[in-house]
Amino acid sequence: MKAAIIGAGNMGSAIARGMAKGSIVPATSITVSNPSQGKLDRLKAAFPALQVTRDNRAAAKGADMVILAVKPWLIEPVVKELGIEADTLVVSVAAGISCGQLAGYTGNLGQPVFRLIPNTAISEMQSMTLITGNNTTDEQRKLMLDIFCEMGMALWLPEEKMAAATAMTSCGIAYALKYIQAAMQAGIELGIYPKDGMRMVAQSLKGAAELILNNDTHPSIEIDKVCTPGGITIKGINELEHEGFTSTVIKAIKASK
Ligand SMILES: NC(=O)C1=CN([C@@H]2O[C@H](COP(=O)(O)OP(=O)(O)OC[C@H]3O[C@@H](n4cnc5c(N)ncnc54)[C@H](OP(=O)(O)O)[C@@H]3O)[C@@H](O)[C@H]2O)C=CC1
Ligand SMILES: O=C(O)[C@@H]1CCC=N1
Repeated sequence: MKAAIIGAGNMGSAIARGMAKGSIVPATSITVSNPSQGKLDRLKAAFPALQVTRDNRAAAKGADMVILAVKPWLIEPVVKELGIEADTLVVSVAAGISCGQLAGYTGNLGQPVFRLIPNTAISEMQSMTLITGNNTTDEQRKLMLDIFCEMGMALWLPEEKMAAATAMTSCGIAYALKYIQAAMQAGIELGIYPKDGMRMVAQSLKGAAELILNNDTHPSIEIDKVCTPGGITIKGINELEHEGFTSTVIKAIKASK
């Protein structure tokens, strides 16, 4: 299995690093292409077995799988430039580009295409990756899930659910970070040094996620366990509700869809 990754930005380089660490595609079989050399040099320094080039066509030549990690408006010209073969798996991480559009850009509506949405925690092998596709076989779908399960959690979704799920996961990681930033600001006012506060809040968020992921539970049950009647947590929870926290999160996710 040979893979080409076109674009070595946030997503492309994180996927390259994750795949190189993984067990399914050997690093020597991955070629990464990017216009500016600096990002390629950094990748090569971290993973010397990766192949790098500034020539997209050279990267894609002979690849079984081409992963497109450029901005959405560059997907069409980049795909057209590549001259992709009919049996190559075309994988796009571009938000908002449909499987139909992707196949259309290759000039072959029967092209096997995957549309994939990771989040930035893919660099830590902790992504929530959403996957959908068209014209793909069971074997190809399993391959894609196996590759991305090594970089966190991966879930197959019907295409019509992709936009909503993207808002919750890929945009959602930024909302979670926004909470960390806000809590740090409160901590600073209360005399906690920013770096200490950042670790405290990040670990608390990680703990909340572990509680949910490792147990058959629900946020309401876990919140109940924290809120002592007449205690201090419920005062903060009620303040969040008075200020419209739940409503604001709902609006934010709907705005990002
Ligand atoms: N950031 C995120 O959290 C997520 C992003 N996505 C999707 O991932 C895609 C990439 O986003 P992101 O990684 O954040 O963006 P970046 O800007 O970080 O990366 C894009 C990369 O593409 C390179 N590039 C530009 N033109 C070309 C070209 N013609 N051929 C090859 N490479 C090219 C850029 O090169 P250089 O700048 O070096 O010249 C850059 O390294 C987008 O489509 C986005 O929707 C999906 C999920 C999450
Ligand atoms: O903001 C964006 O458009 C990209 C896609 C999902 C996350 N970041």
